[in-house]
Amino acid sequence: MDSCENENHYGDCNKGDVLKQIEEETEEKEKGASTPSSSMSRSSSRPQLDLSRAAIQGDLEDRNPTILLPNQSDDISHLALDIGGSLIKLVYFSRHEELSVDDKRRKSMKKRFGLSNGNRRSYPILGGRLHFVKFETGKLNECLDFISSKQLHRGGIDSPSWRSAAQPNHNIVMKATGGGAYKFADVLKERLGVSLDKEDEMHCLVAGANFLLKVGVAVSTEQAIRHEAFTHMDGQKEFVQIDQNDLFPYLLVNIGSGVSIIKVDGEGKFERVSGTNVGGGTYWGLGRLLTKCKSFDELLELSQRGDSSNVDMLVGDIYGGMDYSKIGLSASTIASSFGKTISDTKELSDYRPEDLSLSLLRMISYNIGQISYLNALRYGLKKIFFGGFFIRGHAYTMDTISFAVNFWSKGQAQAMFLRHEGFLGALGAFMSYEKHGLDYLRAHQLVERFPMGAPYISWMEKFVQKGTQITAPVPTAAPRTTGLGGFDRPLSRGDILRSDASAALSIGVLHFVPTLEVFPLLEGPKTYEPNTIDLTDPGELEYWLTVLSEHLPDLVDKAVASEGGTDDAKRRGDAFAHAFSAHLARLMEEPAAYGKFGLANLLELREECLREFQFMDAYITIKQRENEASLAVLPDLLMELDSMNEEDRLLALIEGVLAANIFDWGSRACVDLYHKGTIIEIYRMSRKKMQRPWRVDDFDIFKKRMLGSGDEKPNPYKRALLFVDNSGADIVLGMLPLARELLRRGTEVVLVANSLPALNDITANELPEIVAEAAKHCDTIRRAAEAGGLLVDAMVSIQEKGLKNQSPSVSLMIAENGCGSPCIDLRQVSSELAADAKDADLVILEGMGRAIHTNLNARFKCDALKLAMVKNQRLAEKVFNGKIYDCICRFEPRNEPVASTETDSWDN
Ligand SMILES: Nc1ncnc2c1ncn2[C@@H]1O[C@H](COP(=O)(O)OP(=O)(O)O)[C@@H](O)[C@H]1O
Ligand SMILES: CC(C)(COP(=O)(O)O)[C@@H](O)C(=O)NCCC(=O)O
Ligand SMILES: [Mn+2]
Repeated sequence: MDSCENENHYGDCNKGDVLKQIEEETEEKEKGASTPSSSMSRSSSRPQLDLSRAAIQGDLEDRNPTILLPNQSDDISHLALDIGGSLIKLVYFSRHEELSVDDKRRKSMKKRFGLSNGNRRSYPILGGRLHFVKFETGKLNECLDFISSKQLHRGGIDSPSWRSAAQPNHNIVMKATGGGAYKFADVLKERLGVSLDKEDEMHCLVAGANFLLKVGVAVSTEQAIRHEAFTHMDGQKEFVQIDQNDLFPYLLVNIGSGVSIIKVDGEGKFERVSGTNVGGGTYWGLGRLLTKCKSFDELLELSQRGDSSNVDMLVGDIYGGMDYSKIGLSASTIASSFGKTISDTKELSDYRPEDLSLSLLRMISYNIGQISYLNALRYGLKKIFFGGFFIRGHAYTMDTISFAVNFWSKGQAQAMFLRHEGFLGALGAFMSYEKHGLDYLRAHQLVERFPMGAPYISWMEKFVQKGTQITAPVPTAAPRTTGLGGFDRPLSRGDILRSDASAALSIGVLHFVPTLEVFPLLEGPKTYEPNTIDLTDPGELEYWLTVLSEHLPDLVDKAVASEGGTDDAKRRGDAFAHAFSAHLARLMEEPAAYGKFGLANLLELREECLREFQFMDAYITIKQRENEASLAVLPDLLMELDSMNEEDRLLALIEGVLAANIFDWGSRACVDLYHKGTIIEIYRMSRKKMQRPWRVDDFDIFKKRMLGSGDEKPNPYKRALLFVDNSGADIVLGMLPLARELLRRGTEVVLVANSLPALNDITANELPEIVAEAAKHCDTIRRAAEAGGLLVDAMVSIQEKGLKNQSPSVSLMIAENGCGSPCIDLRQVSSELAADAKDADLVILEGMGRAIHTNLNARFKCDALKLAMVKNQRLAEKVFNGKIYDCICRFEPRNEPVASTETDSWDN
């Protein structure tokens, strides 16, 4: 990895690199201004550093040279604060300073193979990430250390801020809300040199809630980002779909130190209609005095082992054990919170801290629930959203509030909670930066990721951990429900309080990727569901979590080996294993922990987790080895294919794709196979076993569309998008020969590959080398690659040789798909792919991840061919009523019903 891409690039890069990068940034920026396709991400209203006339100042040998940006105004900040009575909440934006994948591809190609991606468009990724971090207000200094260590007040060292620490901080203005924005303004000025631009707290709360609810809405109806709002009753969390046209009015109840109750009628339209001074501060403060607890979490944890009937006076205590049924109160209803403590024979020390904590929690939660209900009633509102850190994702608290709302409203009003509960104000303050550019972003350009806070990466990450209080996020106990928060039901105690660590994990980092688009050929993106398997089925979830967990040791081996097996790599490997296991355990314990989560998300989470621990390409060695071995036999395969008639050849090609899809290092069964022979032996074996009819076998329909029947010769496809899968035989002996056939028939071909590595999948920047190698043995591929601008050197030599008169070839091109996962969510693809899709009339999806786990049910506006080998027994059974190594060839002509001919019995 280029050291400039490290967070700590001030220390790691020499100034030559820094300047070069600045030049590139500036160059990109200038280019961007004239490229219409990137106008979105280059919107002039987005905050951008003005790098023009950037110059290194001072000694050129200096490790951390000061860089002057004469044209940069001083008011860029990507941090907003909400300083409350108890907690400081930070929302900050970090820009990716890394080059776009496309740039990397161009560079690595130029460098390694003397190739160029020709005149392909460049889509610089100008996105970034939105981080959510909190500190205790009493530890303001820690928060200030964090801010200055990450240079957040100056735009952040993650983002391309090149101002040196030596530069004075005058004129830096930062958005802040909450009482602390007033109280601590001087401290911030003194310590960080920043002035606070104070934003109204209620306004911020509402802006934050509206933003989240709108993103959440877009998500549930059309996009893939996890849901925001959910209900919590009887221990069950359920994400709610909110109709964007039916969001307002709603009641927002923010339970911080105190409680604000706001009626929200629209964007910026709201009224604080009520509040109560009995809130989170009351619970924490009184609780601390009563129990001697040292932390909020400790207090909450105590409550779980409490029995409040030792403290509370129940209806039964007053009525001699009887219900007061006439007014609907059972004997176990709390008549008076803390009512039993009036006893003059008992001292505080005679009560169990557990009981006191629970009694206090119930008292406050019920009270807030009730006041909220009354306000909802007063204004005729049905929806009540609860925010604020008092809730702290705690199941029992939410159940109790929900019970109260439900009880008093007789089921008419609904209590809903927000995943970003305590960050509403800070988010709202962040939104109030006039030029944050987020208003241009659409929901499909947001991707939420759940990093663990990789502990070994840099000293800065440790600060992140401090901020989110992540220690060892490994859940300890098996799932249990929280019991009922009812007025009149006995408590079932003992639910697990998740460590703040794992609770913090519920809020991921929001990645803003302006280059993501909805795949234009997708039919009905609003109803599109990428995942085939429903992981909300507990059996499925458990199965797939177990599969991933069992695969882990092997993956760690590969990952460590890919980094040379050094001590550092081993350490990171261990850390990765811990982190990923913790993710799995967390999901096992609470399936909805990360919002709506499908198998595709799970597989992507694994790749993201690897990247978080700096394993950029765990299967690199395997991929290279398999590419070489396959390229060596490619000429023979092409010769064999060329000796066939066109019908046999088409069948052999499809068979070849299916057979070669066996090279999948993500499948346990396949990995076991690889120990039994060489790549070529396994490939031969796999081909030999190919017997039609396949499990899903639409080959004849596809053949008819390709070759016609009788005298009828169909028009060739204009452009085919081939979503390719694995490296090695899969791409070289499977998909490339198929691409060649299409090219021969006059169809333009775009090979669509991953932007980032995932398992042994081929990536877009690895493809040019493979195409170039194949071109050496095949004229069709060579000429098409030249036409597609993939082989610049070759083009020069042709011109030199005077071969210009040859008939023009259709193009072979490469596009990155915008993702780094073995699956693909077609709502979020690269703009490069979206642009290439415009003229395409055939989509070929290959592999289990892209054609089965995801997109098996996807419908397209053009013809689609889905090809895969099913390399998992359970999946084969469940989805296809078949068995492992069955093959799927599903052809779906555009706008026609699915025409699959599934065979009844495989064995005959
Ligand atoms: N780690 C924590 N430390 C202190 N209070 C916490 C913590 N986690 C949750 N809380 C609860 O959250 C409340 C603060 O919520 P918050 O929304 O941040 O409000 P404020 O803006 O008033 O600080 C506290 O009063 C307490 O009840
Ligand atoms: C991750 C995969 C989807 C990749 O398959 P591919 O797309 O390469 O065909 C697949 O390997 C998989 O589902 N593996 C887990 C199942 C198993 O080990 O049986
Ligand atoms: Mn794959």
